[in-house]
Amino acid sequence: MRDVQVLSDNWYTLRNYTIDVRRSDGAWQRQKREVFDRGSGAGILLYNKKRRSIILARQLRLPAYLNGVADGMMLEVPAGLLDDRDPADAICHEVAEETGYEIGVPELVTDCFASPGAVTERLHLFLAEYDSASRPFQGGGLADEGEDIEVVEMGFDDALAAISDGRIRDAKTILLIYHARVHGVL
Ligand SMILES: Nc1nc2c(ncn2[C@@H]2O[C@H](COP(=O)(O)OP(=O)(O)O[C@H]3O[C@H](CO)[C@@H](O)[C@H](O)[C@@H]3O)[C@@H](O)[C@H]2O)c(=O)[nH]1
Ligand SMILES: [Mg+2]
Repeated sequence: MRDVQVLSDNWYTLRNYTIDVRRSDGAWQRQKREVFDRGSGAGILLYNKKRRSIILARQLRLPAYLNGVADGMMLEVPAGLLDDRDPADAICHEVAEETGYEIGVPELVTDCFASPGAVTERLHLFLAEYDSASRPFQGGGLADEGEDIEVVEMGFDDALAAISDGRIRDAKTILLIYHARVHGVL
């Protein structure tokens, strides 16, 4: 690492790094890379075996709107930033806040990088069963933080079709739905 410059430090942080990289042929090369640090996050597929259904959150996502989604609305698994919390604790909290459901101990599926060329975020992805009777909270997200989340219960076959026809376009959501399919969760 030769140098690091903060380009923007408002809600999250964008830095410009200057690094010396040893290439596969042994030669050194100086590179500059802009990296966006918004912490790490967690997401979860809530599923119900009996109903053969899952729970998704529909909300406005400005980056999706800016890059081709006409109304900017995205259907995603419940997710949130860790804000220094343990990933499993954080996701249980996000599930309650965004969907209103209370869940047991979530099962870790993977810990992956969603956009490793530009963003530091590690995504801790989980599965948990939900029960329609265990919904003690209202869900919908935090209005004073600008969240306005519609909770959507979707049949698993419809969710698979939604990946093919473009109604679901969020990578972590697609990963978790296919994981559930491959491992026969639903
Ligand atoms: N003022 C302000 N608020 C912001 C900004 N960026 C995000 N927020 C607010 O910060 C909160 C973040 O909510 P979370 O539920 O923690 O995160 P998320 O946006 O749902 O999910 C993110 O994390 C996932 C898991 O890591 C990501 O996969 C997903 O893409 C998303 O970025 C939201 O209330 C959002 O409105 C900003 O630039 N300015
Ligand atoms: Mg969220």
